Amino acid sequence: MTKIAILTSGGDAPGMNAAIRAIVHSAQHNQYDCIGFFHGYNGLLNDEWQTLTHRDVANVLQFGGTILKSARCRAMCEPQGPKQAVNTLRKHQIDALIVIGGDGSFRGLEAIKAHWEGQVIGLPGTIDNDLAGTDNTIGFATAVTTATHAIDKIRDTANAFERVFIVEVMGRHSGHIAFHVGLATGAEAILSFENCDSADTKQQLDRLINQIQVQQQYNHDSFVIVLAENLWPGGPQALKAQLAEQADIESAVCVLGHIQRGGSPAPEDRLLATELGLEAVNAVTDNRTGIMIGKQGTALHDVPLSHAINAAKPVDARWIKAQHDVLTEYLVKHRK
Ligand SMILES: Nc1ncnc2c1ncn2[C@@H]1O[C@H](COP(=O)(O)OP(=O)(O)OP(=O)(O)O)[C@@H](O)[C@H]1O
Ligand SMILES: O=P(O)(O)OC[C@H]1O[C@](O)(CO)[C@@H](O)[C@@H]1O
Repeated sequence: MTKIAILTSGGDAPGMNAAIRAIVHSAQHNQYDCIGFFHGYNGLLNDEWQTLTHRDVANVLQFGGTILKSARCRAMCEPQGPKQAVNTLRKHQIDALIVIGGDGSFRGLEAIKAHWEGQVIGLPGTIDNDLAGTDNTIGFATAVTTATHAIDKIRDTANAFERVFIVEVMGRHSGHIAFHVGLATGAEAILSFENCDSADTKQQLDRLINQIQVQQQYNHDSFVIVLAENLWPGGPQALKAQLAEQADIESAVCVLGHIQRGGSPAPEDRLLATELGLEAVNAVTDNRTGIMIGKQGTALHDVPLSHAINAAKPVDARWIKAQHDVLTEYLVKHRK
């Protein structure tokens, strides 16, 4: 009988449970055995697992996190790690390994593939949306929704005090969350990798100061800066200090942090995770391997793991241009 193993790895993402559920249901429908390894790749290295049936995935799709737990497993990056993982897969006579995670997790999957005859299939599960070959990753929609609601709340108090707010959002080294959230909340400024050179922030700081001063002179309202994490040297506190030192501008800092990773998955993520999970089991049946299942437009398709990891996944250039040229036009036109 065909035997499938599942694990979740890297930063957890809302919708991972919905993906696990879909895989388990489809596996049982096809009369495949299914087991889950715990704590990312640690579960393979430590042989920590359980059988998964319908009962184990009842009432899980509405919850964030992952019932299989997740982890960042350093040992997988050592030469012995993938070989040890393969030993466990062989011991359990696994035919196909499905990993739900981000680009690092897929690197781990490629390393396993180099030593193993079984099928390896990835499902894009990360809030960062930084995998190529899929419009969205599982968890991204929820993270954007959560951060949007949080900034809407910040906006109320910012308006009341006519305050400048610097709100840091996640994304590791990609600006998908920053741009989606910045545009969805009507942020006066979005500072991200796509529109800001972190090696030379002076020009950006001058433009920002000018925008804030125009806003304060003509509008007397709040000014929200959405800042991508890992962008500004010294982080949001350094930016706050520079605004104060250079232009006497007071600001408040809010780091949204892991709030963006938790919570009940948005319907979009539940549906995406379900579709991708079902298709992953179809891929097992069809003997497809070395792939991530992606969705572009309405079509599901196979993306080579190397492409998903290495190809660029840029933020839509029209959005970056609109933010720069149109949506902040008022603030730029009144340049002193
Ligand atoms: N080059 C590699 N070789 C083998 N395994 C790797 C490699 N890179 C990462 N991994 C494994 O994948 C795990 C998850 O990777 P990482 O921490 O980069 O998160 P991710 O999957 O990219 O997800 P996210 O970006 O959402 O946190 C690592 O902890 C490690 O176990
Ligand atoms: O939870 P950790 O290990 O601090 O990782 C945080 C990172 O994980 C993510 O949430 C997902 O990759 C990133 O946005 C963030 O940079």
